[in-house]
Amino acid sequence: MAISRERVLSELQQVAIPGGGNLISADLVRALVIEGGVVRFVIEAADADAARALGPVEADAERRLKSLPGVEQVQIVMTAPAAPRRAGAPQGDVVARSGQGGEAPPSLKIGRHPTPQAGPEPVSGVKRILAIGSGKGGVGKSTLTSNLAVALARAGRRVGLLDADIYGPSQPRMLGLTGQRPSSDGQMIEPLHAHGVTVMSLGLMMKEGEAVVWRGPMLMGALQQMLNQVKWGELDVLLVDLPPGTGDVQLSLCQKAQVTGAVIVSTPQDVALIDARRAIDMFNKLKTPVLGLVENMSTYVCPNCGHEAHLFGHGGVAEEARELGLPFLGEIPLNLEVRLAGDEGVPVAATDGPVSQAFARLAERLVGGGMA
Ligand SMILES: Nc1ncnc2c1ncn2[C@@H]1O[C@H](COP(=O)(O)OP(=O)(O)OP(=O)(O)O)[C@@H](O)[C@H]1O
Repeated sequence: MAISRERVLSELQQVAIPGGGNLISADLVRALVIEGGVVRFVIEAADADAARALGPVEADAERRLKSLPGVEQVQIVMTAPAAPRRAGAPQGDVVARSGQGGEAPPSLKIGRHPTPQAGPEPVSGVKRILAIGSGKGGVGKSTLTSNLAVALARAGRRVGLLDADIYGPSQPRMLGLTGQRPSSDGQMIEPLHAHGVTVMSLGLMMKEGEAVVWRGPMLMGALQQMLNQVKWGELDVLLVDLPPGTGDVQLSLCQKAQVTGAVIVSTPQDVALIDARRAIDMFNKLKTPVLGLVENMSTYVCPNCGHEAHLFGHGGVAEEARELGLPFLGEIPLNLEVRLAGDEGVPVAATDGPVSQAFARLAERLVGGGMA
């Protein structure tokens, strides 16, 4: 017989946490889902240190739940918000700090409790959803997403890009959409279009410079709205630019949408690779197939003398992919043009040149493999 939610919650009440109390009394459990014999939930720690201290607690919770009759599998994901929580933020609500000037965002209220649904659902009109993730911040995941989207559009695919990097939505800037607002009739959002790509970003629903502090359920609701209340139209592929790391957005996306698979971006440094491994592990736990790895900031070619240097090492991601038995999808060089183009709002993939070709090859690889 399937285990009840009450039984799971009462067992979690027995799991003591450092400093006193238990997982439930300290309100650390989010997104508890029980499907047959599988129990899944998130432990939301206050910050990275707290998450580390909760390691043994996670193990204790897993051990206890696994010993209960009717429980076959326990999947726990530990998350710590990338942005600090603001003191006094109301529970379960979105807190937006005002930016400077700018037009008011569209009327649709973004960020609300999710509506219940049985499991991951397709997004109407969208054939494939690719999650673009990274273990570590700053490895160029957003840059890769915008350029890949443009390269896929240039290859004739119908492409959408959802910027779900709520802690630092950068797609509006990278795609030259800063200051533009999607319109909404209060029910549905009309997305924007740039370089042949249909674009929606939480950044476009907020004033520039606003910072948001979200909690798990609100985040899930906002993501659900972005997937289902945006007029995406008919798309061959929707790329989702995730925040770095392993947190609520990743979990919400995989629980709410039928994600075709995840592409993991890493630089070749060991430290980035260790984090990339964590991200892969999380997608495995969430049963989202990892389609492959991409190495960003690979080779540096000096624009003056043509000398090749490997500032962050080279080939580490391909090697890692081999070790993990995952496809290596390609490498993107470290090139000043990539950054300048991103800052100017015209992704380098929209131009012609060797770096643009690197993105075109990556796009070709995905299309050829039936992934886009
Ligand atoms: N291949 C590249 N060559 C040169 N600069 C790059 C390259 N890839 C990314 N960058 C630059 O590195 C910086 C970080 O990139 P980006 O914002 O895409 O990273 P991210 O992984 O999405 O970061 P975040 O953790 O903030 O989401 C940006 O200034 C970007 O222009």
